[in-house]
Amino acid sequence: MSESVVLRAEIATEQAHVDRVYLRLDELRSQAESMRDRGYELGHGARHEAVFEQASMLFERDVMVHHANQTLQVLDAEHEGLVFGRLDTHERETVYVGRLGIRDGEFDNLVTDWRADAAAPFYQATAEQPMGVIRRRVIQSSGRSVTGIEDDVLMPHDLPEEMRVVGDGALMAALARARGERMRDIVATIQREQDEVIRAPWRGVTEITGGPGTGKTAVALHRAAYLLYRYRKQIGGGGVLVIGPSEAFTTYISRVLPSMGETSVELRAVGELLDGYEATHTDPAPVATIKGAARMRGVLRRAVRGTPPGVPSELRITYRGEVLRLAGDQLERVRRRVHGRGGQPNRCRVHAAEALLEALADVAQRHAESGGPEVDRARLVTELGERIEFHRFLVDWWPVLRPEEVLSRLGDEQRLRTAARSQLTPDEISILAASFADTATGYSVADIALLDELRSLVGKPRRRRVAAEDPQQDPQQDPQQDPRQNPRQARPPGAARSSLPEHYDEFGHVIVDEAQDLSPMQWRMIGRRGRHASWTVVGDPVQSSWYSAADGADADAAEADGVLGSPSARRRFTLRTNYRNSAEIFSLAARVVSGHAGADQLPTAVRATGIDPTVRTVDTASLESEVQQAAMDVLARVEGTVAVIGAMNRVADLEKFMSPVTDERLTVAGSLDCKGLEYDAVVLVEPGEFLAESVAGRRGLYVAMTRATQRLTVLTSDPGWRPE
Ligand SMILES: Nc1ncnc2c1ncn2[C@@H]1O[C@H](COP(=O)(O)OP(=O)(O)OP(=O)(O)O)[C@@H](O)[C@H]1O
Repeated sequence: MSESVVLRAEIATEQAHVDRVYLRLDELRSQAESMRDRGYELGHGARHEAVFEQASMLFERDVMVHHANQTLQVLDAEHEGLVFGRLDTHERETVYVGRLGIRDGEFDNLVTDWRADAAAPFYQATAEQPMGVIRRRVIQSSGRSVTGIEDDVLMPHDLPEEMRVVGDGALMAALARARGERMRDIVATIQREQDEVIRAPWRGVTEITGGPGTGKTAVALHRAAYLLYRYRKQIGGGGVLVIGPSEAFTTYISRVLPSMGETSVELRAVGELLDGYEATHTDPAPVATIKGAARMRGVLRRAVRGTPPGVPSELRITYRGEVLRLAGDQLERVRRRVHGRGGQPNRCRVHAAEALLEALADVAQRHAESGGPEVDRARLVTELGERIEFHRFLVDWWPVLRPEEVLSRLGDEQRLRTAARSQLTPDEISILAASFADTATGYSVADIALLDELRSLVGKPRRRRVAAEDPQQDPQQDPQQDPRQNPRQARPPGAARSSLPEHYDEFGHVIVDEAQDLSPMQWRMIGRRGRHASWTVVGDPVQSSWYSAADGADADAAEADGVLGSPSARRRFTLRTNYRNSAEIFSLAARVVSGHAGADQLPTAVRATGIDPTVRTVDTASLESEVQQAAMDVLARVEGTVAVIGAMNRVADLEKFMSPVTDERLTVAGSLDCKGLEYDAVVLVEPGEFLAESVAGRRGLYVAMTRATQRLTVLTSDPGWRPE
């Protein structure tokens, strides 16, 4: 029989099984729909029953409807490639593997869920350790139609004569496929070393390192789906939070989990972790470095304790004919005393009131000692404490602190200097003050971590009390979430988002991607989201644009350790195969960081295409037309996506250059924006500017080059960047 006849016959066999599965899926869906309808009918019927029966019928309705809806949600998920694998075992058994577990009417397995133990050999069996699997088959589909088959034979000597083998490797076929706007799941081709990480126990901290394209992100997302399948109860109601470097990245990965039927995972960019505030840009490297440093913690703590601008500088109150007065310096002493007791200022207005009243009692006492009327301290405190004028003063003198106000006040260099003490150099103070004073550009990604730190430092006002005390305060509105008070805010609180747990600390499992780029202040923010969580932390120090972490600064590592606990207690995995880049592209990229990375930190690219990267020296004057030309050229050569990437301060130029090209597959990105993403072709503009961009510029260049799956074109006016 010819190869194509065998292939057609095998496809027909698999199609017959896939048809059975979809038929059963449709049956299960209509069963769930009629269960939901019966639930609603029960609810209607309950109206005519006595109260007790009514309650129990309504309860039964809720259970039925809830259960039916849950089932429907799973069955209705995107089921492209519902059945994607088949194992033929030594015991002559056939196991189909898919995105869902489905049984027929007799409770026999039609498909085994990929996360079940019975499916593990699909990922773990090798020729050395076949785990009883003779043939592993990957079934490719489009909608409900089987389109292709790729087989691996693991026990060739046991292959029965009638068992056919077709294809030359599902993995290579998957890797060579054109890339689209969104990442795809890899359930059908997860490799053994990846499977081990996906199925690692849920407790504690799991660290995944590995070079570009080793599947760290893919593995982390499949791990989320696996953990929710195996340990949903243990993970608890808080669920799973996935944190990525940018909104472009979270959008890029957003399809992976839903395509595995998992819709409950919260995906957030690191600049989107604080509801009510949204980052609109990234700071230049020197500014981001200062804002992210652990030293900022002390600076912010002192900023919160500083005297807010515009507070009254004197308290005068008449008590039994005597004028009691607290002057500015006395008031400041009282303020320091209240802060000295610790606690969040927005929760300590009561302490501030007590301390003020005690100070007034001291004044009255001194009057008495110099011939004034005798005082009963307790009575004075009670009586003054009930006076409306005292409360008005208190509200003005101890105002509710809003994170954004405290931060923008640091735009005043003098105030920042006071808060910084010796923790920032004069240069750093000028750089930071200028950045905080610039309210026109909105918040940067680094600002969000500072705002979150401030949020936890100032505390949430006690609502009812505040409403009574503070006439300006809208009792329905959390001041930290009030858009009217937050001129830089880009999105109304919570809009177009599922909500994070209210106290931000209830997630059961937190997955952090591109962790090598997190600053100490960002680690603190992230730590507050997973106080009781287990963790999966994904990163590659060689791709770090946060220079301190990769350069081994101990003070900075301490913040990550504070969140994750001792490094020795973490479960570590290293992935070593680069599935993204062609071997030719990775070979050039690896040379960029050679001497800056350990040999064991660079992965091996498995796919050779025979297409070397193009490196072209161009004139600065003709850069615009060269970039356009190069982009048009690769757009014509690849089926999928193309990115034109430059240093961050080159992006505006590149956007202008590319504005005449309207192809939807084209993106312009900066060195920091392309983290974690991938494109079929990359046009990399002026690599020398990456190197000049920051101390981590070389690593930024390595990241940009390793975004390309098939073609890389480098345009440079200065060949000095080129590695040996
Ligand atoms: N087992 C696999 N089967 C098919 N494709 C895979 C497999 N593993 C990884 N890939 C593909 O390789 C590409 C790179 O994966 P991913 O983005 O997860 O790598 P990464 O290690 O996070 O990369 P980086 O550190 O550069 O961001 C993706 O397109 C992914 O789908």
